[in-house]
Amino acid sequence: MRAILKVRNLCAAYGDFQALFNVEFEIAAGEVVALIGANGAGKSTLLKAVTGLISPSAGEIAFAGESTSRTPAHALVRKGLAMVPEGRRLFRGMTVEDNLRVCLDRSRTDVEQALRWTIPRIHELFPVLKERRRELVERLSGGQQQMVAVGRALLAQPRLLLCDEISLGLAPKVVKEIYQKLPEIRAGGTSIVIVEQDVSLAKSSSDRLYCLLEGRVTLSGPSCEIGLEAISRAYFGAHS
Ligand SMILES: Nc1ncnc2c1ncn2[C@@H]1O[C@H](COP(=O)(O)OP(=O)(O)OP(=O)(O)O)[C@@H](O)[C@H]1O
Repeated sequence: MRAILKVRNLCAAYGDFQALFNVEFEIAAGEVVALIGANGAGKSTLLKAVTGLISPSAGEIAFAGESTSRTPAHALVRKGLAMVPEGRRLFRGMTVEDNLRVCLDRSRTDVEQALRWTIPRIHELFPVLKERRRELVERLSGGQQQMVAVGRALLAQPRLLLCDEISLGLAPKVVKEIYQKLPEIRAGGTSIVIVEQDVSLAKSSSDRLYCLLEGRVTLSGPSCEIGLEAISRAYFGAHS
């Protein structure tokens, strides 16, 4: 397996509080990996370390074959790491189209023309964004705003797309609509990490999954081989 991201022995802390303990995490090119775990398990901390928003206290992170443990976030975007952040963080007061364009000039330039994400390709992926392209982004429904957030991240031409709880607060129908697009996104070679509270959805949408509990990986493996009972033990701990 050719790993696009390799995390070895990662530890991270906020002051005296250790949030991650010797985390091992890996994703191959074109793979979809789910990261699950209860509130406070450390999922966002892992994403923050991978995206350069916090510095690990120990361990190694390698992205696209290079050590990136100390690489700042903006440099990682240019190397092909993009994030759909929790809560979307769109630019209010700007149109749907301008929210998408924001990412274009910070994107990778070394991508084959046929594989490049363009605004017309984002419109094909999420046609409603074409219909509503001139509207202020805050006038869109939560699900449509999430589509803008995904589209914006894709326009950075990521090798790896990190999606932090994209289903949060959205109706199941629109969540399904967004998740149905993952195969199309990975078909272009983009690997995808989904952080997801809905365990069944995480399982059915991914090739492999990792479960975190109190900062430690308690389970990992192919999603189709892992049963819900094993997930429950790893998610809540052996004493639940
Ligand atoms: N800025 C911070 N300062 C101090 N502690 C923090 C900070 N951010 C997170 N933590 C703590 O680190 C631990 C892991 O938090 P993290 O946000 O990574 O969990 P999570 O799995 O993403 O949870 P959630 O699903 O609620 O987002 C928690 O105990 C949390 O309280």
